[in-house]
Amino acid sequence: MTVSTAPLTTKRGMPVTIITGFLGSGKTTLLNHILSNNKDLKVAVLVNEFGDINIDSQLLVTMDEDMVELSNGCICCTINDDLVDAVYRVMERDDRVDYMVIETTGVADPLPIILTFLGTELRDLTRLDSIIAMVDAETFTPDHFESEAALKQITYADVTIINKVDLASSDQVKTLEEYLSSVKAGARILHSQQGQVPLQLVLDVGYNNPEAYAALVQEEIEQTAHEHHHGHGHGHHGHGHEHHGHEHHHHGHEHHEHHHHHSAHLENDGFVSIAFESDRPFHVKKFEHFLQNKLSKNVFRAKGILWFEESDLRNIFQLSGPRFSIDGEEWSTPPRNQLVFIGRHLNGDDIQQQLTACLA
Ligand SMILES: Nc1nc2c(ncn2[C@@H]2O[C@H](COP(=O)(O)OP(=O)(O)OP(=O)(O)O)[C@@H](O)[C@H]2O)c(=O)[nH]1
Repeated sequence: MTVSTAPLTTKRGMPVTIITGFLGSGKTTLLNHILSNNKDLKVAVLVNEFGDINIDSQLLVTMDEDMVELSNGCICCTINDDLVDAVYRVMERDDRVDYMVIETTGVADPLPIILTFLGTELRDLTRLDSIIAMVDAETFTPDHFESEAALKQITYADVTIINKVDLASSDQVKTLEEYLSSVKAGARILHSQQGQVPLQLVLDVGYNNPEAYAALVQEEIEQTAHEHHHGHGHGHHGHGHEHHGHEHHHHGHEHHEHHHHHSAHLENDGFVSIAFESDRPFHVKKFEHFLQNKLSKNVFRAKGILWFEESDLRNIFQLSGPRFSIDGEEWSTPPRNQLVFIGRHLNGDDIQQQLTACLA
């Protein structure tokens, strides 16, 4: 591929950090910590989210919206195309960018993402610095939520951060640490609360060892060559991808034609994401009642921006495992409701109906 634009040339070899970790483990929190403390480093972030609405990008502290790129692929499979495009968009910018941080979805297998960096044209443009896995000290157990993705995340991590240490006993943390070391010999483990780790321990550390993926990368290169040969390759200018329409249900088992390296059965590990949006406010009492009495126990994770008839505030809603919080701040956009619910065996119609019934 010929690359002629100046920014691409100057950004060649851009360091990239990938943040993985299960649903609600604290990836966005860590990203916000990075963005608040990056000092002179100009960091571009790339957010890949599981669901039809981008909540995460709206919860980032960065004032510089230009620095946020989104890729909404169906995680492990189609992410490859979207990811390459999004990286190109960052590289082609006129602004200075020193570093790229990618937040993956909580149900993503990091391997296809890693291989996209090591085994496609991105290999010549970027330098994969490290893969960070966030682990929730309170909820993570060795059955890793019966999620293969959760196991892969800790297996491929160059650095594992045991986050939310405030919610776990020191014994629990110790047991978790032993477990992590048993999965991955020589694992580098950090502890944190609210993702607060010294940035020099996680950025530009050079931990990723491409040699470890050599055989897989070779396969990826052969696959990519094969795709190019058959005309499915992607250049980086103005080619449209088919994005999913704005469906409310995002079924976890949708199957895509893909050649990339990942275990097909993994998909989303059975997790589905249900989105809800409305230009009408909720009735606060009705919403509370819904949360306490109606919400399916199968919802593992929920997040969103809430608009209550009774409040002038933009309420940030977070539910992760057993706990939830609602925190008010000022609106900077016209108010509206945006929510996602993630779990296994969720009935989207039920959730939609229950939420519609909460509208004022
Ligand atoms: N008590 C406590 N809560 C935390 C800590 N770190 C993050 N949280 C909370 O955990 C919830 C989930 O954090 P996020 O950073 O959104 O998690 P995530 O990994 O990006 O979640 P997904 O969007 O599901 O991928 C939020 O309510 C955070 O405020 C911590 O150290 N202690």
